[in-house]
Amino acid sequence: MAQLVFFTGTMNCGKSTLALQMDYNHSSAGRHGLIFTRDDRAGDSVLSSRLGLTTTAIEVRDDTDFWDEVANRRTYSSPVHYLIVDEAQFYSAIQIEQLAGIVDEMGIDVFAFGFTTDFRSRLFAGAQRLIELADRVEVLQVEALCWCGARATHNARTEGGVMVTEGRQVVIGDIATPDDAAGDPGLNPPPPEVEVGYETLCRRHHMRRMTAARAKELAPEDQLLPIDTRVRPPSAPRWRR
Ligand SMILES: Nc1ncnc2c1ncn2[C@@H]1O[C@H](COP(=O)(O)OP(=O)(O)O)[C@@H](O)[C@H]1O
Ligand SMILES: Cc1cn([C@H]2C[C@H](O)[C@@H](COP(=O)(O)O)O2)c(=O)[nH]c1=O
Repeated sequence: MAQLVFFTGTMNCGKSTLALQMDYNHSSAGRHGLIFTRDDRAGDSVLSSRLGLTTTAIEVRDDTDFWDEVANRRTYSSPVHYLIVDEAQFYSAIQIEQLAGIVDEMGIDVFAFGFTTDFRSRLFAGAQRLIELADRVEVLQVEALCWCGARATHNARTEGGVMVTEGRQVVIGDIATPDDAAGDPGLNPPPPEVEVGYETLCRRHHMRRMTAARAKELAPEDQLLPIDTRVRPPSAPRWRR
């Protein structure tokens, strides 16, 4: 039986990488697939992973009708056994319903990849409909981390390095690197196009608007080991001798 599966996790947890791997495995087994994405950071009609792999894809737009896209190709070019659909959070609820229809009426597997909530921790329309309709929702095993070391469950947006909770729902951008977060504007000025950045946080730090840079500002000494580890404290367990 064909299935609609939603693979999800925060930004930077490997969704696009898994999308490319799934396509590779299915096409290696002789199955024919179509790859769709929307607003990938690498540009139009590309599905890219931060591991460096990319592939061409069909760009999804507001007026894309998945039923027509698949039916036309199936009729005029080649069979279609599966769809890979990346950045699925950006699709409309109607487009997700079309995907469910393709699974049920055409018997085609649909593997959807995307995150659930935006920078305000509100559900994207596409993600909401996927959660409502998918046969299976799978949370990716690779954990993106918060700066505190906890599993990251939320995506934060920063503007000029400061976390924001208002603005357009969709603004293309990337995860800030630790160097960006360290933010020495004299030595390491951010290029102007990195004005908007993203950071994955645990819920506690997302709710407190505590990004890595903010935490460092508030407690710079916490970045260093607080004790001299060469001296064993009297309370240290015996195995640390
Ligand atoms: N240089 C690297 N070495 C090893 N793994 C990397 C490297 N760069 C990125 N990654 C892995 O790629 C993941 C991001 O993959 P990607 O598919 O782009 O994420 P997503 O689509 O979920 O935003 C990171 O969580 C990390 O595991
Ligand atoms: C949280 C959030 C993210 N985005 C954008 C930022 C990136 O361009 C993409 C996600 O890319 P990834 O490869 O899947 O990590 O989404 C956004 O527009 N709005 C948001 O709230």
